[in-house]
Amino acid sequence: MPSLPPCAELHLHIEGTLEPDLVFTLAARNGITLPYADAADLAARYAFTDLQSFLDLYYATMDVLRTEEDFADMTRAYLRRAAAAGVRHAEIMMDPQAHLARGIPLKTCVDGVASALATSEAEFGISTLLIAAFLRDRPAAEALAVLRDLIAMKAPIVGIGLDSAEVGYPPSLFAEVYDVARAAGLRCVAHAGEEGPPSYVWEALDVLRVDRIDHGIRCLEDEALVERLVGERVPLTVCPLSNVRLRAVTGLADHPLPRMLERGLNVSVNSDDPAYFGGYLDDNFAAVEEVFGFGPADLALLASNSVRSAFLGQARRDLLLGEIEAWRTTRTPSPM
Ligand SMILES: Nc1ncnc2[nH]cnc12
Ligand SMILES: [Zn+2]
Repeated sequence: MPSLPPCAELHLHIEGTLEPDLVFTLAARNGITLPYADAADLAARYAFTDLQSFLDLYYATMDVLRTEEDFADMTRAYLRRAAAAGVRHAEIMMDPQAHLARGIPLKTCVDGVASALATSEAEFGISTLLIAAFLRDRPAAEALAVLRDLIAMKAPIVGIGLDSAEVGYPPSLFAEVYDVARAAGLRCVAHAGEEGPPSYVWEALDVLRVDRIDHGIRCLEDEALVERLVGERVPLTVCPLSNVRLRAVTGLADHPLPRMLERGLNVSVNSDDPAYFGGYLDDNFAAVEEVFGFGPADLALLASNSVRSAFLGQARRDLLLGEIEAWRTTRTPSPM
């Protein structure tokens, strides 16, 4: 039996699920010559020194995504792997501007991902929602124009996010984008406190008025911020293996996850860009289970935090919470 409880994955960039083998398959299909000898040669480049060193490769590699079918195949490959990991609900981010900048129409990337998501529950048992993330190192005016296009085309998105290079691009730059999204009935999340300071988490809360913070690990540097996050039960979608690979922490043993749980923060575990960071959701759970000695009650708490923090309807939420409780019960020795 997998050690992962039934779970929701809330912090996942679909372009970050592009495995080296699929990169080569798509390149061949689209007549693209890659600057790597083979998939192993590409995988050998996945040694990052910080967020930017990862982003450089991430944006370069996604150039193999050209057609709707490419986006659908990438998404289906993630869903198949996530189902094997035990994921029961996924809220998936995509980066439309990264594709528009390469001349790929908005409709191609949105329809491609959405077509795979449409059959996910029947095919893989995973309910899904789609989040359009904006690149904070590009102009806010561009994000606003793309948001208006997404709304006009009735793109099947539940919300918006904010990602890419963090330091130097505070959330407040995107205040108008978030106001427009909220007025259109969209949910709001933003990366903050991954490499950026606690002040970016404050801005995401106060200016963008987000429903969730992606990462947020640097919140522990600011006691007043911790109290605010705990008091409002703000979800923090933490990505342990990502933080290790991008050197946001020196090693998993130094990761703040146990301290965040001890402080009563509403944290979940997620994989971020699993093709690049050495693991899907089950790998992240296995790593924190081993390094922190987490037992079934800890793992079930992380899983139930994920489900309660999802933008899910009540019925599916209750079903998944019931599955988590059943999982916990079978793993917890009953008193004699
Ligand atoms: N971990 C991450 N942080 C910021 N932007 C990203 N885009 C994809 N993965 C990201
Ligand atoms: Zn992320």
